[in-house]
Order: sequence, then C-alpha cells, then structure tokens
Amino acid sequence: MTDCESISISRKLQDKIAIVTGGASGIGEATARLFVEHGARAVVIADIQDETGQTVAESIGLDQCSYVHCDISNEEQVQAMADWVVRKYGQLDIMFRNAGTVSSSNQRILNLDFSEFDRVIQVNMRGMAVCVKHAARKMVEQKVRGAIVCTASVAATIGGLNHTDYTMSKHAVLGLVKSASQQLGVHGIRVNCVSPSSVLTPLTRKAGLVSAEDVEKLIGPLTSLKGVALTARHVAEAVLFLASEDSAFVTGHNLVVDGGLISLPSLNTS
Ligand SMILES: NC(=O)c1ccc[n+]([C@@H]2O[C@H](COP(=O)([O-])OP(=O)(O)OC[C@H]3O[C@@H](n4cnc5c(N)ncnc54)[C@H](O)[C@@H]3O)[C@@H](O)[C@H]2O)c1
Repeated sequence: MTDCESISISRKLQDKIAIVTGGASGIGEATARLFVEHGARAVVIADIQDETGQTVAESIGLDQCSYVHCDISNEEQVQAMADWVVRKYGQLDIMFRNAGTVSSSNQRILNLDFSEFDRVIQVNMRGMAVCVKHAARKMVEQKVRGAIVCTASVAATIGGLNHTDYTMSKHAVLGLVKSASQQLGVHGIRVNCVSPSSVLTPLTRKAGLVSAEDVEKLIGPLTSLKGVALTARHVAEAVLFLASEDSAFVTGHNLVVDGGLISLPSLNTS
C-alpha cells in the first residue's frame, strides 16, 4: 500500500463538521482528537469546563478545533451553539451527544436524593433530547445526511445496586435513539448510541472509582473478554464507526463496548 492510499483509507471524516458535547475530558476528549485525526474540518467542543475545554481545543489546534461554553441541558444555549457552528463552518454533519454526569452519593432507591436526581436527569436525559433536537433541525434545514451518536452506557441495558437515577437516565437514551432514528431516517439522518462499560475518567472518579485498579477490580470479573481494559480511545473508535460512512446503513443501533459484560448471565454490579 502506498502512503497516499493509507492516508485516504484512514481519513473517515474528511471535511466533516462535528460537535462533541462533553469534549473537555474523558470519552469526549478522546473522540474529538480521533475525529480530527480522521480529517474532520472542524470539531467543536461544547462543555461547561471552560478552562479545560479551551486547553483541549488549543492542544488539538485551533484551526481544527473550537471550544464553546454550552450547558447542554439549557435549550437556548444549545440552539445558540448549533446556530454558531453553522454560521462559522457552514454546516453540521455530526453530533456526538456525549456530556454526562453522575451523583456522588450512591442513589439507592431507599435513600434517593431528588435534588441530585433532578440534576442527573436534567443533564443526561433532557440534555440528550435537547441536543439531538437542535442538531437534527440543522441537518434537516440544510439537507445534510448527518450522523448523530449518543453516549449511553451498559447502565442503559442492565440495572445495578447503585445510581438508580443514572441508570434511569441511560435507559432513556435507548428510547430516544429508537424514536429519533425512526423519525429522522426519512431525511437520511442516522441516530445511534454507544454503550461503554467502565473507563477511568473524572465521571467514574465521582462515582467512587478513583484508579484504574478500582475499575479493573469492579469490571474485570464481569467481562468475558480477558487481558484488555477499556480505554476512552476504544469508545472513541466505536463512535467514529457510527459517525462515519463505515456505518452508512446502521441506524437505531446501540453499539455496546463492554468486553461481553452485559451478556454474562450473572452480574453483580454492587
Ligand atoms: N467513564 C465511564 O466509565 C462511562 C461508562 C459509560 C458511559 N459513560 C458516559 O460517557 C459520557 C462521557 O463521560 P466520561 O466518562 O468521559 O466523563 P467526563 O467527566 O470525563 O466527561 C463528561 C463531560 O461532560 C461535561 N458536562 C457535564 N455536564 C454538562 C453540561 N450540563 N453541559 C455540558 N457539558 C457537561 C463535563 O464537563 C465533562 O467534560 C457520559 O455520558 C457518561 O455517562 C461513561
């Protein structure tokens, strides 16, 4: 294979314009970096961690990456951000709706704290619908056959002993993806989601998994696949697949990235 061939094969998002919500760290950051590696003309990181988000955008390169402050649970801010993207770059091809949050308390049903519950639902569930709505409206207006990818979780499929609100919010992502994909297919817009198991990020630290060893101790026994630990890059590769033409006929799909975790017959998610 010549150098030219290898470059053209590896550039799966040539000239695309993408929004990555929650791109200031973790899975979103890894995905923003991978999108640019694959030729995206611009990746817009939409987040509320201004300093970190700006630093990530600068490290990727401001010619290909911008940071915008946007609370994804606030419809006005999301609409303004989508307007800005289209004004600045002319179009929107990909929305990676990834930002998310978790309570720091265990949120078991007997102790459910509803102020935390409301916050988690507001960001993870309402914020998911707000972003999908406004990305889809831009794509429809501009007749772009775009790709929308949401971050769900293995918690979208299974229950657990903790984080009831988070589990509820992630189950809702599947409902949104199933409904939105049905409604937007007529416009050529695909809507899918990824469902990672656990990867060490600020979010997992907040949920009490503070080191890679903690993650391995919790998740290792629950996966059928051994000898590999999930990284943010693994998740980003799955997102890239769903965002690119490699998945041109895939919509309404939940791509589980879990080393076989949800297929194991007896799960202990305490
Ligand atoms: N890390 C895991 O093990 C794991 C597993 C399954 C699913 N997920 C999901 O992956 C997604 C990314 O999480 P992560 O693990 O990379 O964590 P992270 O904390 O590194 O990233 C989450 C990002 O979302 C941003 N964010 C939070 N609230 C926001 C808001 N209102 N508006 C805009 N941005 C906001 C944060 O600032 C942060 O940059 C989340 O949806 C999470 O639920 C993570």
